[in-house]
Amino acid sequence: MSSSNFSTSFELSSLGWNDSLAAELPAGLLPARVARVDRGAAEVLCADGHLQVHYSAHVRRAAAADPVALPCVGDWAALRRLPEGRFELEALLPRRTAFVRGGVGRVSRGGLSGDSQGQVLAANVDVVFVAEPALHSTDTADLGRIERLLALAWESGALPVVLVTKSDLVGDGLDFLMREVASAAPGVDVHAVCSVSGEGVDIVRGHLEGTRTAVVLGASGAGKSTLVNALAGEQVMETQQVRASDGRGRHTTVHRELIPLRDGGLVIDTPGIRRIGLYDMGEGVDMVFSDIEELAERCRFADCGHDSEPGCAVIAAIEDGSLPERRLESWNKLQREAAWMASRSDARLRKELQNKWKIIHKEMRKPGRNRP
Ligand SMILES: Nc1nc2c(ncn2[C@@H]2O[C@H](COP(=O)(O)OP(=O)(O)OP(=O)(O)O)[C@@H](O)[C@H]2O)c(=O)[nH]1
Ligand SMILES: [Zn+2]
Repeated sequence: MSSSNFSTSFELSSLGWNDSLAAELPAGLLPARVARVDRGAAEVLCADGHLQVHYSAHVRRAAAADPVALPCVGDWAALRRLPEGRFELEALLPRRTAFVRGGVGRVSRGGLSGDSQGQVLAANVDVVFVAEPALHSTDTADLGRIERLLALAWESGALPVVLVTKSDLVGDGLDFLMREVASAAPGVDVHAVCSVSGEGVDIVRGHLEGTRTAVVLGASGAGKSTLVNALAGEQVMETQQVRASDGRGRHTTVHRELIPLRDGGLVIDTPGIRRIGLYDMGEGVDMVFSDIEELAERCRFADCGHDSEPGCAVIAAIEDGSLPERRLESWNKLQREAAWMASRSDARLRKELQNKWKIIHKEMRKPGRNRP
């Protein structure tokens, strides 16, 4: 398969290219942003347009040793122009942030720590919009779900912003609801948006200023696609209504997961990120509950379990009404879940490695192999 050119060129700066990235680019190579990956190949956006490129032997070797080295949507790549005019993805530039499933998600000292064996779902995300509907069926916004998604967002290294979507569905109760949501998201911006009327959409767009890259996390039906369309000012995503009415035929554009917005900024919408919910929250949980962490420092005992210990500042805050009891319950729950996930993903990775070796050994025992 040869590199094919799907469209006209892209202004690199509109894709988020800047001086600090330029300083990382190996000499003689061309920068490109990964818009989508397929097995062994990627679709990239660059000054030469929208290209399909294969991975160099160097990239393939690195990825075989650690899947974290596989290109993913949002990555900045360095392309080599081959003599016949095609391009090859020669290297990845260091990631600033990463959503990693199963493994170490932290970005440490200018890049992902090399000891991880996780799968990177998206890279170089600056902003994570946590979308939670003001009203879904008969319930108002689910604070526990917001806290869980915030933990995932913090863990990626990107900056979370909570969006209470479908704000038109609650009337006078909105102010109260917004205060409740804010109490579940200390240190995080919380905005109400209505993608139908457009209210609040400009504030959301403001978070993308300077060609920042965002992802939208949220349950099915939270209004993610509708919001992305409102941000784009055009129909770039299929929403549930479109799917229900006629569904087919509307999506004639090339399927792309990195969506440059007309007014600047980019949104990443990948099936991988859409399906998450069960990936590592790690230290992200501590970030979500910074209010409790702060209180805990004032507990009499350093190993206070905030249960029935004397001199517990957390219990005291619940009793004087400054900390909702729900927060402590939610914290306990997410901590247990994060610990369970960590143990589970290690077990899964061990099994994966075992399977890999089984296949290699079987391959080696095949008759005729390595024989003349
Ligand atoms: N009233 C109201 N309805 C909205 C708003 N935003 C989205 N909706 C509706 O909510 C439904 C779900 O919206 P989608 O954008 O498809 O939700 P999604 O989060 O992308 O859902 P998945 O693709 O399943 O993950 C659709 O019927 C939308 O029309 C809003 O601001 N107000
Ligand atoms: Zn305590």
